[in-house]
Amino acid sequence: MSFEHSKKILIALDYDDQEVALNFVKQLSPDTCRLKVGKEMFTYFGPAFVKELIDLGFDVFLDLKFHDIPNTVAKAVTAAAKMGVWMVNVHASGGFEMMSKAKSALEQFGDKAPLLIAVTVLTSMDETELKRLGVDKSAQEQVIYLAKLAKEAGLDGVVCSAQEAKALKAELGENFKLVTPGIRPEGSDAGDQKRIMTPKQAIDAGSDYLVIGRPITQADDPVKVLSDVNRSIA
Ligand SMILES: O=C(O)c1cc(=O)[nH]c(=O)n1[C@@H]1O[C@H](COP(=O)(O)O)[C@@H](O)[C@H]1O
Repeated sequence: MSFEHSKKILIALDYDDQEVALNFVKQLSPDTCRLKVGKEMFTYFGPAFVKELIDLGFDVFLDLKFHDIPNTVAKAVTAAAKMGVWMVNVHASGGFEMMSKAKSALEQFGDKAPLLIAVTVLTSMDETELKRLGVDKSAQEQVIYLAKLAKEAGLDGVVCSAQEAKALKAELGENFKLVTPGIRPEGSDAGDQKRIMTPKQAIDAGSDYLVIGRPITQADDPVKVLSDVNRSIA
């Protein structure tokens, strides 16, 4: 299995117990995956937990989906960069000015700046939910619309569903990174995710990174599921 391929999996560490999370992480190698810390673990355990993962040698995606006034978000991504994370995200719906200010704030970190990624339409949303928010476009149209805005603002890529990956690569080019949650290996439970794909389908569609949480973390043998997923995309 190639090194590059195996680093495409970003495991969503959505645990409410730090010891359980660390026991799981200690069974993994930083050569086979990266780790994502989101709102639940960061709210419980904060920057100290993130630093512990970095000290264990893992690249960390800090998934706090910042959405606020431009000044506040620029300062928040600066704090993330100082923590040493590999990737951080904001909501594209926070607007062009918010995204471009956040990008500019990271310039001071040079090649140590984290990748800055914009969330487009959450993978838990479908068109019924978009209509409720007053959005009349299809999910794919809305994702492309927000992704173009993110690219214009200088961001490195977007979070989207793998279902939109092919159209986004065609529209925005190979270098614009696509981070896709809503990944469900064959036979696993969709849960609250609506726009889903299997790992292999997602890679074939053009996803650069696959975010996978519960199908791995809640499996009887998480390490085996991770290695099966890595094998399926190698
Ligand atoms: O930004 C994200 O990571 C994210 C965006 C999105 O549109 N959908 C989405 O599920 N996520 C995150 O990806 C992870 C998916 O976890 P599972 O559904 O358990 O695989 C969760 O931690 C979500 O917070």
